This record gives sequence, C-alpha cells and structure tokens, in this order.
Amino acid sequence: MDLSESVTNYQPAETDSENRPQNRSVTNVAVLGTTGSIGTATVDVLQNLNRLDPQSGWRLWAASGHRNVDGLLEIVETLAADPDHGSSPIDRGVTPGCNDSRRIPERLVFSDRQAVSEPSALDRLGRAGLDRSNVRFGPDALVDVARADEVDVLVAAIVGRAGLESTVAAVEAGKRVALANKETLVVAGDLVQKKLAQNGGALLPVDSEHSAIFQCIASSHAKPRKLILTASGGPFRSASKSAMAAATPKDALAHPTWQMGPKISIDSATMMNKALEIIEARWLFDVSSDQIEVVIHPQSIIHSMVEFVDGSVLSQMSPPDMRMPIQYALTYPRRLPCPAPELDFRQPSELTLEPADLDRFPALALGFEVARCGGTAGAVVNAANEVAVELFLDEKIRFDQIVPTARKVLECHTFEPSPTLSRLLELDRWARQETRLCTGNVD
Ligand SMILES: NC(=O)C1=CN([C@@H]2O[C@H](COP(=O)(O)OP(=O)(O)OC[C@H]3O[C@@H](n4cnc5c(N)ncnc54)[C@H](OP(=O)(O)O)[C@@H]3O)[C@@H](O)[C@H]2O)C=CC1
Ligand SMILES: CC(=O)[C@@H](O)[C@H](O)COP(=O)(O)O
Ligand SMILES: [Mn+2]
Repeated sequence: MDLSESVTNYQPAETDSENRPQNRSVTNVAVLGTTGSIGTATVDVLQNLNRLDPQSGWRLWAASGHRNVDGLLEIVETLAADPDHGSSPIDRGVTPGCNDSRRIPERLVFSDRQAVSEPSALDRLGRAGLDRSNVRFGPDALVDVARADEVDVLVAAIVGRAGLESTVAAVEAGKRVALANKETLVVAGDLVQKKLAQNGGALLPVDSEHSAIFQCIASSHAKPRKLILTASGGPFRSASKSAMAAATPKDALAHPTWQMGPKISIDSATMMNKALEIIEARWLFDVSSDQIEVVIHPQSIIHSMVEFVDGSVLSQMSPPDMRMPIQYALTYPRRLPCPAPELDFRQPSELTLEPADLDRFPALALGFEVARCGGTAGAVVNAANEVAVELFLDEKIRFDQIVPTARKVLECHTFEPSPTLSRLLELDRWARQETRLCTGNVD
C-alpha cells in the first residue's frame, strides 16, 4: 500500500468522534517526550486549539518525561490551571471550564525510573493533583500508553531510537500517529510501513520538511515525481573543514534558524539530520532514493518542495516554528488558526537556494546510500550516529569524527535485507558497542 495514499485517505476528526467511546467530542492526545522541544510546542498547540477550535476539545491524556521531572510537573501544573484544557465545546458552552480531574493527564510516565526516586518529586506529584496510580515508570509504560484504548492520537516526540517501540505499538494499535521521531523510520521504515498497511492507522509527519511535502501532495492529489528537501546548512554552512574539525559543542549547538533539542541540533550541524530525513522521506512517501534531492535554503522558510510529472513544483512556506506542522498533523485535513507567527511579505526579504556541498558534508552521500539499501543499514547508522553525537557532546571525539564514525560502523556490519524488529534492536545494540570500541571509548 502506498503510504502517501493511506495518509491522504485518512478520515478527519468529525467522523472519528462517532467511533470513540462515549461519543466524546474531546480528542485524547498522548504526547511521548512531552518535556522536549516538540513536546512543549505540542502542549502550546493543544492549549491554543482549546481556545480556538469550535468543533472539538483537546486533552493531554498522557504525557511522558525521561529525566526532566520538574519540567513534566510544570506542564501538568500549567494544564491544571487552564480552564479550557480537556473540555469539549459543549462543556465550554454550558458550564465554562471542565472538571479539574480532566485537566490533569490520566497517565504520566517517567521513562527513567531513577529520575523520580527523590521524595520531593513524589510530594510534588501529589500536590499537582496526581493520583499515584496514574503515574507509571520505565520504558514499558510508554508502550502501554501508546496502545491504550483511550488514546486517539499519539505524538511521537521522544528523541532517538528510544522512541521506536512506543511508535510501533501505536501503529500496531491503528492509532493516528503524529511523527516527530524520525529515527523510527530510519531504523525500521519498511516494517513500520507494512504494519501501517495491516492495521489501518495513519502516520502524519511532524518533521517540517515532510509536513511540507505532505501538504503539497495532499493539496494536489497527485503522486510526486521528485521530492526536494530543503536544508538550512546549519551553523557550519559556510565553514571550512578545519573550522569544523575545531568546532566545540557550543558552536555546533548554535543552529541559525531553529530552536531544537541537542541531538537534532548536532545532526543539523553535521547534516546527518538531512541524511536521516532522506531515509524518512523514502519510507514515508514510498519513493526511491533517486527521487529525492537536497538543496540548501538558509532562511528555513521554504520547508521543502515537490515536483510532479508535468514539471510543476509546489512548495510550502511558513516561518521556522514547529507549532504549524505539529498542529497540521493533529487537525488534518482541517486547518485552524495557529499560535506560530505569520510571514510578512511586505518586509524586504530574501529566499535563496544553493547546492549542497557533498565534500564538506559527507553525511548526505551516506543518507542516500542507506535509503537505497534499506534492510539493516538504517538501524546501524542511526545507532552509531546517536553514540557519536553523545561522545562529541561529552568532548570525547571531534565534530568531524561523527559522520566518518557512523560510516565506519556501517561498513563493519554484514548487511541483511529483511530483518525482523528484534534483529534490528540487536543490531542497534551491536552498533552502539562498536561505535564506542572504534572510537576508543569503552568504559
Ligand atoms: N525540535 C524540533 O524542532 C524537531 C524535532 N524533530 C524530532 O523530534 C524528536 C524530538 O526532538 P526534540 O524535541 O528536539 O528533542 P528534545 O531533546 O528537546 O526532547 C527529547 C524528549 O525525549 C525524552 N527522552 C530522552 N531520552 C529518552 C529515553 N531514553 N526514553 C524516553 N524518553 C526520552 C526527553 O525527556 P527528558 O527531557 O525529560 O529527559 C524529552 O521529552 C527527535 O526525533 C527529533 O529528530 C523533528 C523535527 C523538528
Ligand atoms: C525543524 C526541522 O524540521 C528540523 O529537522 C530542521 O529541518 C533542522 O534544520 P536543518 O535543515 O538545518 O537540518
Ligand atoms: Mn526537519
């Protein structure tokens, strides 16, 4: 089944409500990775939708954090004080506000058990109105949330391979998944696509480039001939190789246009982010690697482009603010006012496009190769990259060692074309160990 078709054929929220338990007009959203950059932007979108969406109500039914206990509790406290959160439009019309218990997420997951061991954290949970029975610990609790009957939409906002199992569980349960966690498709795109076809859910892209492509395809109802991914070029777009070799974590984290978590910020600096996005696009839109191009667009206004068979090219533009693609994945096919700023074409501005430098950014060739190979290649490169990024942030390797290390680990592995999920997870563990070994960082 063509995934782009399954995405565009997805039935909108109006028809969903008939099938929901108790005919709820409130959409229950589970945001995994709530404390992160995408997670907090999603909470802002939900609060805004409750103020503006006359057709439905939105509730953060489940939230998760890993280490940032205070951050998660602050989010719970903010929502508990928001009279619109969790209420349906009927509640808002008849009795403004909703009962307090619905403002508080029904499930709170701390995926790192150790993070909540202090008594002060447990006290604060109680003061926020959380019943201890609603709080779960450990990675298995993420999977339970992703499958829960009450969940209408899962926002997959955990960073890295750690987001894989919960995203797969939601796909298996036939949920609408708003996918920020691109690593899921990098590691297991083929398997996820097959599970999606079997279970009838929907995978809606949150990643800005893929949301842009999806918006172009959805509005033209035609199959694309080519996908043109835009890349900002990151903080080292014009840097020399020697400057990149000497780059510190602080230099590399300073993304010119986007505010993002540390791992994706380093990926943008090496352009491994674009490599991961090439692989993500290959699986999400069921195109071959030959149908994908990358072009540098430093302003991050054109989020990507699609070329059709007649040579027409469509692009999607908006300011660099993730709340727009997040909201579209939640409300598709409806468009609603969004808290993100607007473009102002009355101000002088420049939108430029330039070719990518494959020599200074070897990640791009690696991305195309992995997208072409499929099989076990994505899991291995992803794991090696995740470890190499951590090592760079800990100042154990240089910036310019990240991508060559990922390639080296890929070349050390024996390719398998049709791995199972458990085999991919085994290779993920192997590649992490191999990365530490080949960089001399074994504990
Ligand atoms: N930020 C952006 O603008 C964009 C991000 N994306 C993708 O979205 C995903 C999230 O990115 P971003 O929000 O920037 O990342 P952040 O680092 O800001 O947030 C990561 C989230 O994942 C949680 N987390 C970290 N490790 C684990 C783990 N082992 N198990 C469970 N949860 C964990 C963190 O919890 P805690 O903080 O509590 O430890 C946090 O909630 C990534 O896959 C990224 O590539 C895609 C496009 C744009
Ligand atoms: C916001 C988003 O989608 C990021 O993936 C962004 O694309 C990163 O910017 P780069 O283009 O520099 O990788
Ligand atoms: Mn992106």
